[in-house]
Amino acid sequence: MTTQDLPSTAGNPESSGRTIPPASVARLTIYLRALNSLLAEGVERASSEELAEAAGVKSPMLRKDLSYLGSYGTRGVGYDVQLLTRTISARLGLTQEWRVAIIGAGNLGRALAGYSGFTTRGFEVAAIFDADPSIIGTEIGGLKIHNTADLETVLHRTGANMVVLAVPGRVAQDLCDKLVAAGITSILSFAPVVLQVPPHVQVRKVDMATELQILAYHAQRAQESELDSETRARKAQ
Ligand SMILES: NC(=O)c1ccc[n+]([C@@H]2O[C@H](COP(=O)([O-])OP(=O)(O)OC[C@H]3O[C@@H](n4cnc5c(N)ncnc54)[C@H](O)[C@@H]3O)[C@@H](O)[C@H]2O)c1
Repeated sequence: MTTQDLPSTAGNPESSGRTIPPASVARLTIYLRALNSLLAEGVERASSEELAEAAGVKSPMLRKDLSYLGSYGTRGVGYDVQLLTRTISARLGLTQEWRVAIIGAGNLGRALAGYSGFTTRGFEVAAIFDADPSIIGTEIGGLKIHNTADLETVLHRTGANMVVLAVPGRVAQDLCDKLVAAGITSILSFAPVVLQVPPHVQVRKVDMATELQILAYHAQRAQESELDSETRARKAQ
């Protein structure tokens, strides 16, 4: 193997406590997915090049990202796939139990409640809420839909410590305030609004429309440069 892995800082408590930049945290989740695939294939060791390729990044970037964890690779030998999987999982907080409450049992909330990928990655859907009397008390995937009027009580009873907001934008801030008051500090919001929260609360916003707009920009740039090169080719004839 031609791997050039990390400088040896293994077990260094300082490096394990370093704050990891958000972009690197996002990539660690991708490495974890790649590592899980390697584990499933029975691969025990992987070079940084192999791992970078599986994750779709360049190997210097992968090595830099992994350096925030300390060192788990050995020059010429590569990474112990199992150890690196455990280390990334631990650093991402995935070795503790996360219990997710979904608020909004509409199209999106129902789809998320039935998504098996949550459980396999350590996130258990613990409760579902809605405000519509016609669906409160009915079940999705074995979970009863609770009334948001009982939000705080049910959150505490079910031990939910993370919330997915799948409600219309107009009610999202009010619900968010109630969640903060109930002690929730991690919120994933699909609502198309900017949520105001105190500094100790983390909000991640998922916005597919924005992602599509970014894709549209890149697609348009690609079309423009194709047109440019066609024009240049015609002029050169
Ligand atoms: N970010 C994305 O990529 C993305 C994609 C799809 C939808 N969305 C957004 O997600 C949200 C849900 O979309 P949907 O298609 O599931 O809508 P939907 O209308 O099917 O479902 C919304 C649900 O929220 C419930 N609700 C309304 N007020 C409530 C309150 N105060 N407390 C609890 N529940 C309440 C409604 O009764 C309904 O069941 C919307 O804000 C939508 O814009 C985002």
